[in-house]
Amino acid sequence: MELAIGKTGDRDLVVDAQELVTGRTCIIAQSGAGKSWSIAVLCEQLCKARIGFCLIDTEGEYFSLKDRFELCWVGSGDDCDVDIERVDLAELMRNAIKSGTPVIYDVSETQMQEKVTELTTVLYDLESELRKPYLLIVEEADKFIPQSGESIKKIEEISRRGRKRGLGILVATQRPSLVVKNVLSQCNSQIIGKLSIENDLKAVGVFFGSRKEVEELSALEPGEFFVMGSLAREKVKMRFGRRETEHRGLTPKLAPGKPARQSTPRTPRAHPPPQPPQPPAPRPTPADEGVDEAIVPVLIREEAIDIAKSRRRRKFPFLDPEERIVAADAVYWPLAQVEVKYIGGLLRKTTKTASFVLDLVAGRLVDVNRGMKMKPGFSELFGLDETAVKIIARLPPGGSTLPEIEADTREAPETVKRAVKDLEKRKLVTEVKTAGKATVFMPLLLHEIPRLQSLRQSLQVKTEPLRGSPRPQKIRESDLRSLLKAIEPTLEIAGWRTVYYPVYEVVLAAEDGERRLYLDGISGRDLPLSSV
Ligand SMILES: Nc1ncnc2c1ncn2[C@@H]1O[C@H](COP(=O)(O)OP(=O)(O)OP(=O)(O)O)[C@@H](O)[C@H]1O
Repeated sequence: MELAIGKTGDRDLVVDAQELVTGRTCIIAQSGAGKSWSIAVLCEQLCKARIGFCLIDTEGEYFSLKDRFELCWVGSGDDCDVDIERVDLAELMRNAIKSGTPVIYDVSETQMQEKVTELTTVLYDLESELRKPYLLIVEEADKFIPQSGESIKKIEEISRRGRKRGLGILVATQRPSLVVKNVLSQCNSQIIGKLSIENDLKAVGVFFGSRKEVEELSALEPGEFFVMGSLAREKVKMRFGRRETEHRGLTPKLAPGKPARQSTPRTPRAHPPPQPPQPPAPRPTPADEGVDEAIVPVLIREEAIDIAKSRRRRKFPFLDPEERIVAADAVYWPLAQVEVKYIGGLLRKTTKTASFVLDLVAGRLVDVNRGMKMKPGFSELFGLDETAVKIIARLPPGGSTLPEIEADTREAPETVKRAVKDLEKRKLVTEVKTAGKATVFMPLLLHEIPRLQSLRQSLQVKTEPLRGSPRPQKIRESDLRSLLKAIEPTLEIAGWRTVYYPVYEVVLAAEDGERRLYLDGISGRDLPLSSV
């Protein structure tokens, strides 16, 4: 039996169902590269072929399969078919294996390790007796079989001995370098998508013929994978097909202001009554629950230290000793997703909106997309009084005289004089004499002040409750409001949400002193931050 899972070029790509269900497969790709999508496509195909599987769902994102297919959802809450805390797991799994019923084992709201240990033990024991083809799918395998830390030994055993019992395994991870080596090396089929972190590229190197092939991985698009091993006759680049059920693993988009509390985040029904299409219901975010939100890091501390090692310097090449790493700590950088409203338009005045992400330490604009990038934005203007901001925001490149500034800002001469002095002190304007002996004040801003209509940035990231220590926030909503009101008097802040970004602060020491390196906790790149 064959399962159509996607396309390679314009040909359908089919895989052998027997090989998938009783074999050992890994799906590896970084966050956002399409793992959950591809697992869902595989599950849909298995459901259609009436082949049994049990999917360990760590995020509660697969229940939408129930909208189309007959399966059993074991989890927490009223919407589930079976309560994970009360289920007789051996009995349920025996029936599921015998009847080939798919099971979603949703551990997102439970003690995951304990529940997964119990499931894998039950499955292995049952299959030692029943020997009927059944597939175990382990999402986020790095959580359950980590390279360092407590690994669930039954999963390792299934990867070694499951096949003979009819019990196949499919493990998915975004961090292959963090998964126990022997499970990945047991996999006779690999489905590998976009990867960018060096350690992860190294970890999958064994599946490829050359470094050049491995490097192709970083150029893949979401949904594109290489399929290799027993599932495909030869290595093929493919794209997973359309999903038949809704994808609930979408990154929740930040809405203006505090999002409405969701009383029941999940509303699956086997036969939904006719109703207009609804946007997928996001799980409540930490912000809904009144907890500080942090973006989930990709790098672990040891990897940050490895990167920092490669950045060590010597004063004189070959003569001096290299710098030493004396500390490496995760610090969380405060950011805010800001939504603003203002009245704008050249001919007809209408309400306009803008959105951006602000660094709450230095006031820079931030672009978060598989790493954090910073632009100066409004940073030079924080700390100025309202008149000074008004002046600098309106000052033309050729400069203005004091009476011109007074007319532009409609401020009293004394107030303008004081503000201009402050701007001179901060080296944001300079005084020049023109031929007519008039004094002209010229702007010295290093960067243009961003125009509101050009700001369309939002955070699309996975968050978790903040666990580490955050950098103190220096910029408050009120600071930003008065700054922006000086630029655009009709402006109101319509939404503000604080989210913490993971950064590693590494202290490097040499004989002549210390320096700090800030490494992006997602991309591993250097960040232009300081120890303020
Ligand atoms: N085959 C595909 N066809 C169309 N869109 C896709 C495909 N695969 C992925 N996508 C798009 O990419 C987004 C991210 O995919 P997905 O949620 O599966 O990533 P992921 O690797 O599971 O990420 P994470 O590990 O962070 O959960 C999806 O919301 C979808 O928009």
